[in-house]
Amino acid sequence: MLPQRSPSPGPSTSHPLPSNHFLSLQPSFAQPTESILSGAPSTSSHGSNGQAPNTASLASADFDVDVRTGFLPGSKNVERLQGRYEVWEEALDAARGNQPGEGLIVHGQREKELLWRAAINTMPVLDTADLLVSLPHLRRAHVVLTFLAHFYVHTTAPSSSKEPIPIPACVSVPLLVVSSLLGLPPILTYADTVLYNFLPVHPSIAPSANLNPPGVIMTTFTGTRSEEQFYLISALCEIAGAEALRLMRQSLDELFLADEKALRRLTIYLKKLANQIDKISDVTMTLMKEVDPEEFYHLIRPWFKGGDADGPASAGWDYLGLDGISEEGSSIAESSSTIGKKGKLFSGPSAGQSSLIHAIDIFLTVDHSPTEEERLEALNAIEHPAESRILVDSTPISTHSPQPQAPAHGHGPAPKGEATFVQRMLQYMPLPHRSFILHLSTHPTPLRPLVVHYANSHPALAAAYDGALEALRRFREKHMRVVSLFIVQQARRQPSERVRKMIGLDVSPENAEVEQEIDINEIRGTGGSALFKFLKRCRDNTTKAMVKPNAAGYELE
Ligand code: HEM
Repeated sequence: MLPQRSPSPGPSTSHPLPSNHFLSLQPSFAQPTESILSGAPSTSSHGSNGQAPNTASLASADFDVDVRTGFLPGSKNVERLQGRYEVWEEALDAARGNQPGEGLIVHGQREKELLWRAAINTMPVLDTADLLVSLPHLRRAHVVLTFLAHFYVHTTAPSSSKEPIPIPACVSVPLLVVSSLLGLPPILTYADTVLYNFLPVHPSIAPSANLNPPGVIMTTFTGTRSEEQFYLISALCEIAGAEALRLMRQSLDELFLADEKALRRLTIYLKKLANQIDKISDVTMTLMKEVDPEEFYHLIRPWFKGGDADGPASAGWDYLGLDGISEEGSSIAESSSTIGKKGKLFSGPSAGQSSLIHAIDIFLTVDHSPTEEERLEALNAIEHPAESRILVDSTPISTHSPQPQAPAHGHGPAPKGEATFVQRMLQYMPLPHRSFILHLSTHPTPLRPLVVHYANSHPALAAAYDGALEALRRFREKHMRVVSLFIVQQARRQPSERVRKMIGLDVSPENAEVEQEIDINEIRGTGGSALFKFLKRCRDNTTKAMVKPNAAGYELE
């Protein structure tokens, strides 16, 4: 709905804030989580009609969003667990080895992997009570245990059986408990590889964008510079995002007032936001020179695979000891498609789980709700799971399927059990960030309707808004180039001799030089998406939100 306020020239501070203004109210994170169970945010619905108590500032401690670091923790991450948990850290050290090439390898069945697995199988199931000493300790425990779970799963002997892959109780039980406390699924997430996995350049001082950015990555699978840089560059994108979040918060303040001065300031903030999004794009593009694409695709990425890696027919992962733990801990391991089944279908980590771009999308009112075609495809997938190529129903944590949403841009409500990529990725974000995104998506004064309303009388505002969307589209186009280099081009080639050695394949294949024919529509992301269709659609949705959409963007080859 359009805000029915006309611009007034008076000073913006002359009106006291109404009692339901979000700057006047307490944050809502501690309130009942109905909004989470109601499922996904629609970036266009903003269904509150101004009635919902719209609560905190966008940089709220309650949402674990820091003014200096955005979605990165504002306090130092724990480097290593001590005391009785040292045994987990030692198991991780042993899995990684002292230098690149010395650690375990995916599908490895050498003595090294067998001994390591045997040692894990004798580890005790530790009580997690002492981790409650601080949030950073719990986070470190999630990092360590999820890395251990992935090391264990991906060194399991290949088998033709369709049985779920077991995770031993010594890893799975504490992991389930810690996951439920953090509101994360019991699998490696972007939070583990990036948010909780960095130290700033000066570790004794709090991180910040300009003075003390992320400088060191603590945990990797391979010990390679490529893997460290992959996580570090994502952390640098996040810290650049802190300024974007600040601008969004200031803009929302102006949106509420919407007088002449406010519209002028909003125009300035949107221009600055465009610059900041461009900065995030620039940081993203440093991946092209800092990360070796071959190492990324053949050596690093296979460790990320989750329980759903083979699509809806995947056997999944079996979290041993699940029956013996509290209801709260066990519900975290359920997805709507796996209740009562042994094999749990969680997706591996993806930068698509970062809250930053989702927040910008919602703020700019980019609508990613499913099209009619996708809705039908999803329904078909539910009826014929074996034939389905697109994963539609692996929403973890909440055992409730997303509720149908208000129609968005003319699309009808989503069928039961269907979840878009964005909705699914929400479930892989730490709970406070998920709450933040949901909070933002129900903001009573969304940006786009106001910009459209004033488009003729205030063309500079509309141009600034479109400029911010253009910057976001540029980000997506550059990101598609990254995906093209790091995934498509690598999928077409055999790994070089050097990388073959690193992944434990000594013999040169006969057809090493021959490029393979790959249907790019068949390639999936680690988040389970049908890659290119999905990325193009995200890009096109960005263009569609513009008041004056212009030319189509970059096309993938
Ligand atoms: C080597 C580097 C990267 C690769 C190979 C890569 C790959 C992918 C893939 C395959 C997807 C599809 C979703 C899925 O996982 O199934 C995706 C989505 C996404 N990635 Fe990346 N990514 C990379 C770096 C980044 C970075 C640095 C960011 C910055 C924040 C980022 C942000 C996103 C976002 C926001 C999505 C959701 C789609 C969208 O909103 O357009 N990615 N990425």
